[in-house]
Amino acid sequence: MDRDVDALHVEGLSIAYGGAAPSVQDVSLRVGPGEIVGVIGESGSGKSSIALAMMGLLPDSATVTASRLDVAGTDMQGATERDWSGLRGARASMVFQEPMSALNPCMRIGAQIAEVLRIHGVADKRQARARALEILHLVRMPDAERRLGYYPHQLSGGQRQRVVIAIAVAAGPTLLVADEPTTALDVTVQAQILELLRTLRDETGMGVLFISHDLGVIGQLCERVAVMYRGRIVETGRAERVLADPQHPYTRALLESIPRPSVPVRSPLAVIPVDNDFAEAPAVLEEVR
Ligand SMILES: Nc1ncnc2c1ncn2[C@@H]1O[C@H](COP(=O)(O)OP(=O)(O)OP(=O)(O)O)[C@@H](O)[C@H]1O
Repeated sequence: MDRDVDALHVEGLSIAYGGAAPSVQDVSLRVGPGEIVGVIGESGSGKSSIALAMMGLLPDSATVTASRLDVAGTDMQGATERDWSGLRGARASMVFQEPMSALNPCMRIGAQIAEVLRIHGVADKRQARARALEILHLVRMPDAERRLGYYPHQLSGGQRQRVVIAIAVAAGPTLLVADEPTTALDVTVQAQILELLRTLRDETGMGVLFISHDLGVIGQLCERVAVMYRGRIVETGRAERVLADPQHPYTRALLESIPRPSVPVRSPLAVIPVDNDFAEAPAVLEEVR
């Protein structure tokens, strides 16, 4: 991984599908090395389109224009599918919302991680199992050695997302794009996965572009945030500042739409250790309440 280059630097990004009006317009975003930047906005505001464009995964019907498109330190303007596939999974990788659909249901998870390691030349066949185990430890998989032999359906939702994250970080990417990675998980597990992403960022120095519709989640994880509304960034700044003192009416409306608890609640991140196993979840929840 290259820690000196920006994980992401795009300027003037616009995306239009099939000749329709642009779904994303004039978006500029920078993710420095080791930085976690959030993109927030309601459904249809263009967040996933940006995430997919950063991976070269938009359909052929999409037209992408930008005055700058540097992904993991590489200029991807005019990149071919071959260029993108050389980047994906190696220097830039992505985690989606639904872990089950990202995994092969018929393959043990150790073999899935080992396959990625071999494809990206990180480990040969002989080393792959040991390295897969190291990566499962890196993502704080409880009882990792045993779980190497599990199929995805034998894991909980949070454990599956840990495997997906393991596969995404296996080759040491400069950029990780996470598109609603915790939305499908319950709140306790969600906090554990957020903490894991932060720990991995600290340990590896990768930059993270974190997409969410949930301002609470963005506030817990991100250093900076860009607020999207109808395809445009309407506000951007340090997450603390944007949450405490929103300038744009849409950001204010987003903040007001967060349900306020009737009793003070401490951030779950403050009380849930990252390697917390699921047996402890009810006790931890009690503490959060
Ligand atoms: N493959 C596609 N073909 C045509 N239009 C698309 C396609 N993908 C997205 N769009 C349109 O682009 C706009 C932005 O969609 P996008 O999925 O990027 O938003 P989003 O903020 O990620 O929403 P969500 O949170 O619901 O995923 C929407 O109007 C959507 O209909």
